[in-house]
Amino acid sequence: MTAAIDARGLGKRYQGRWALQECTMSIPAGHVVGLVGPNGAGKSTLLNLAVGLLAPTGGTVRVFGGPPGASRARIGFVAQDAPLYAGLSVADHLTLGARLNPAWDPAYAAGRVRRLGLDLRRRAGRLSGGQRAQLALTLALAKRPDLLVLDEPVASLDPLARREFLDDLAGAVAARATSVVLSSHLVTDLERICDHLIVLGAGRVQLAGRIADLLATRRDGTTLEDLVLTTLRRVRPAETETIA
Ligand SMILES: Nc1ncnc2c1ncn2[C@@H]1O[C@H](COP(=O)(O)OP(=O)(O)OP(=O)(O)O)[C@@H](O)[C@H]1O
Repeated sequence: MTAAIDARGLGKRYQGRWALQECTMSIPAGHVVGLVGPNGAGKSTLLNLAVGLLAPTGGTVRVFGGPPGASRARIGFVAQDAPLYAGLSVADHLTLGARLNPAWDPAYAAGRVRRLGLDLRRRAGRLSGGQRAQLALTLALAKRPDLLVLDEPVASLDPLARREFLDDLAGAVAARATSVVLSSHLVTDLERICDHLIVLGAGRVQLAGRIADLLATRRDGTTLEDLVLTTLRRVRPAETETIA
């Protein structure tokens, strides 16, 4: 089966400094992949490369077998800062979503906004951080993409909203076999929804694979959090310093 994202020796350098190096990994279609790593590990860089918003300095990345730009209509991306048009209302964003996305699901978008209690007339610039994130996530989900790429989607959500969002995501995966890559520092959230894990540290892939397989190689009782922490502690101090 064609991978949702396939990276070979992928790297990105900013002003002479590598943010991501030698990243080789394959994200199988129809799975939910958690991306974890300390601040500055290269998670956003990897996600932006995967959706074609950044050009690699080295290596290649392919999405559903082609260049990321060719799959733009099939990708729902929510960047870390949940970018919206500050001067446009919630309703305007839904209208725009419907115009721009061929597979847009208007009933889902309207229903989710209603469920969240977002005022359709309110401008995005007047929403709280969590509400903005919810609107951006609604737009990405209503696009009915084949691949969802979410950069720290739950960071600004309250605990109940976080749980409901993860349930929505699980629903989308179950209903349409959507592939999902989401970065988060909240490993317990990832544990609820992800079946694959990628740990980035110091700009390199430190661990990647199916969570069940990764845990099977550890002693009984090892949690995903144990696995992540053990992996990150092994990242050489010299490399950790370069990301400080
Ligand atoms: N536009 C940029 N110009 C220069 N350096 C950058 C740029 N964007 C990111 N970097 C650097 O690249 C490295 C990786 O950054 P990135 O944002 O990918 O990390 P991250 O894992 O997403 O971090 P966080 O968890 O804090 O969001 C960091 O050292 C960062 O300072």
